[in-house]
Amino acid sequence: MKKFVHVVGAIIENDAQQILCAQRSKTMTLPNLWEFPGGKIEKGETAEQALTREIAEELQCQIIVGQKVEDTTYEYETFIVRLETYKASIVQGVPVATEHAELRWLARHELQQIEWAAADIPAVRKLQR
Ligand SMILES: Nc1nc2c([nH]c(=O)n2[C@H]2C[C@H](O)[C@@H](COP(=O)(O)OP(=O)(O)OP(=O)(O)O)O2)c(=O)[nH]1
Repeated sequence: MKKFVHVVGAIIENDAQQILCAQRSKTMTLPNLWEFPGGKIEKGETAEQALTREIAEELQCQIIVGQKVEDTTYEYETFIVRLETYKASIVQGVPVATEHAELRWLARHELQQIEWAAADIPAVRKLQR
């Protein structure tokens, strides 16, 4: 049976209405694909707690979590992911790529310029409507 992971991703928008996109490194699963920063929900955590923790670890900044945007389950070749995405705003710090290959701020109409992880496509489409 395929491994199942429950993941939260942050859709962080800045004052210029750009969204923070994060490129997975070449050594991670789904290498070089772009995603919303975040990660797996650990036992006993709410989605909001997991997202706040992951962003502090990965980007070294503090966020407040807002509205849910999308909830998608996608079956990759080797695992199944349930990705919940939430709007979020940075309340302290400037994002630093401690794990990602690159961070990029893109306007909504520019989001299709990069190659997203498949599970992210419904959320990306919603942002472009
Ligand atoms: N953080 C994040 N992960 C995503 C997104 N879309 C998507 O398919 N994923 C996948 C990639 C990972 O396999 C998993 C998230 O786990 P993680 O953030 O702990 O990633 P990881 O590389 O440290 O873990 P792993 O896959 O090596 O076990 O969900 C997304 O938008 N954000």
